[in-house]
Formats: sequence, C-alpha cells, structure tokens
Amino acid sequence: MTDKLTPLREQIDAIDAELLDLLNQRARLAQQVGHVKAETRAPVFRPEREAQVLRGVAARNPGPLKNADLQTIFREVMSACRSLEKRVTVAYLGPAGTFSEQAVYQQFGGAVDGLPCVSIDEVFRATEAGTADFGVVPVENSSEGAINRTLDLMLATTTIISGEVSIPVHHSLMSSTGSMDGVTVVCAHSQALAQCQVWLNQHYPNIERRAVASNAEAAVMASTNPAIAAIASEMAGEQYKLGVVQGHIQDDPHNRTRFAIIGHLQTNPSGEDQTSLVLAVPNKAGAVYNLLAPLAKHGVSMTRFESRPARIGTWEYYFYVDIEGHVFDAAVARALEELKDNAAFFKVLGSYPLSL
Ligand SMILES: O=C(O)C(=O)C[C@]1(C(=O)O)C=C[C@@H](O)C=C1
Repeated sequence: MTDKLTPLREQIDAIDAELLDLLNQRARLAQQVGHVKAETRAPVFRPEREAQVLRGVAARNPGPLKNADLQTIFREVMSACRSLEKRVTVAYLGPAGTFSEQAVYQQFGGAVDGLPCVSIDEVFRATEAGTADFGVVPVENSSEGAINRTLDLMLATTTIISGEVSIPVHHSLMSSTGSMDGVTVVCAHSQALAQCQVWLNQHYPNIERRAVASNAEAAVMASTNPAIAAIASEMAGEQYKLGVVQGHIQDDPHNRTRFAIIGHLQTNPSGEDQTSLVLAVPNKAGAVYNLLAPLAKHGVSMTRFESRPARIGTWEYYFYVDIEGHVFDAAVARALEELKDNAAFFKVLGSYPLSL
C-alpha cells in the first residue's frame, strides 16, 4: 500500500512545486498589471477579462477535472492576484450567511472585503457613496420573480450594472436543536417563505410563518430561541450553529437567484454579454410594440421584459428589458439609438458579461 502511494505522492509533490512557482509567476505579472493600471488610473476589477479567463479554462479543459471545479480554482487564483493589485470592498445584503454573501464570493472569490448592509437600500447607498467599490443586489428569483426594491433603486440611483452572478438557492429548515419539538414559529425572508410554501403547507400547515428582514436574521433568531425555526441556507445554519430539520425544502429544486454587481464601472465587451435597460412609453395603443420594434429590425434578442408601475398615480409603467449583446456592438448601438427616439424615458443600466 505505502509502496504504491509513495511514488504517486512524490509526483504530486513535484507538480505542486511547479504549480507554486507558476502561481507566483502569475501573481508577479498581475502586480505589474496593477502598476500599469495605477499609472493610468484604470479600474482593477475587470469583469470582462475575468469572464474570458474562466470561459477559456472551460473551453481548453481536457479533463478529468470538471469545468465548474476548475473555474472555482481559477476564480480564486484571480481573486488572490487581484488582491495584490488592490483589495476590493463589496457591499451586500447582510448579515453574514445570506445568499447575497454567497453571491459575493461566487463573483469575486475569497480575497475580497465583504461589507454587510442592513437593507438593499443600504447596499446602493454604500456603493453610490464609494464606501464600497461594488455592491451585490438580488435582481430576480427563478420561482418568485423580480426583486422590486432592486429594480426601483436601479432606476433612482447613479450606479450601473458591471456584472451578474446566478447562484442556486437551496433552503433548509433549521432550529437550535435540529428538531421541531417546541417550535411554534418559522421565520424567514418573505421570498424564502414563498419559495417553500408548498412544502410548509404539506409538512407544517399549522405552524405560524413570520417574515423577517433576511434568512440570516431568521437564523440568528433561531439560534437564541428554541421556539423559532429558520429557513435559510445551510451556510447560515453552520454560521449560527443550527441543526438541520430538513434540507432542500424549496418547492422548485432548480430554484436560482440572479444578482447584479452594481458600481460605477462601465464593463468592456467580453464576447458574450447582456445589456439591461429601463424604458417608458406614453400610455397609448401600440406604444410598447413600436418601442421594441428596433430590436427585431437589428436582430437583437430580448431575454427579459419586466414591468413596474411608475408610481405617479396613473397607469404608467417602467419596462426593465434585458437584451443580448453589448452597447459597443454595432447592431445593439443602432437598435438603441432608434429605440431611444420612441421612448418617453430611456436609461442604460449597464452592459456586462453573461454569468457563467
Ligand atoms: O488582466 C487584468 O486586468 C488583471 O488585473 C489580472 C486579473 C487576473 O488575475 O487575471 C486580475 C484582476 C482583474 O479583474 C482581471 C484579471
């Protein structure tokens, strides 16, 4: 046994030594990139470049390592290299243990300073004020739809979208003891309660459900009160030392949430990009049809269309539209130029790489 292992481990040691050397060579190059950027005041975090590196890794991967695992490794390598240039601060909806925090690490890797905020409003404020370099805010959930507060604040603030990240959302029912004995209330964010309602109706139809500010907040409450169970991620459960009553209780097993990376950075084209817009039209017949006609004319695909009341008392709406491509692409630029002429209101929220 030992004799068979020893030569294999010696080879692994030799490769690790090479990897160590290569990683530090890479880090020194990133430091040089950092000096060039400092001279030209160019931004350190470049989402389009990171997306290209990660896509390139998947495209060239001969296996047996899985693409997703290699991308996790390379994301961390870039995160560590980036932090030698400058460590970025990212605001998110806290406390620690929320899916928003998970989204921060999914996008930026571990070498980042997270800034937990008490509300989505606070994430926008910290990012707008420059307290954080970027913010991570939930945009939509695959089962519950748009996060309205985020949409409203994207319209109202000067931040733009620099990137997006989509993460699977798995909810667990947890309590301080890991059982439901003595539990009278289940706490969670209203979205999480909605995402687990069929399961809750089936298994605990008579236990009170209480909406709180975040799932992590619910986990904190459950950790100090045995009458409270929380619905949250297992990561939050570990953080607050909860026992799992039942994992994966979300009604949709493929439940995901899409987060936007907000900031002041206009991201360059990566080759596979998306552009988010907010539009409004006068309230008359055919107006929305006419508004969007330039997209079809220039062959630009629309991937999302969401409406929000304008909240000015009349039946007027803002339309949140995602299209394929980058504002620097010629066809997109031409389509938007024409579309702008038909719109009563027009704002580009940002062009950014499609999430992996
Ligand atoms: O290419 C750059 O601009 C770098 O700063 C290097 C690097 C990397 O490690 O590959 C690091 C940070 C950027 O976000 C993108 C890429």
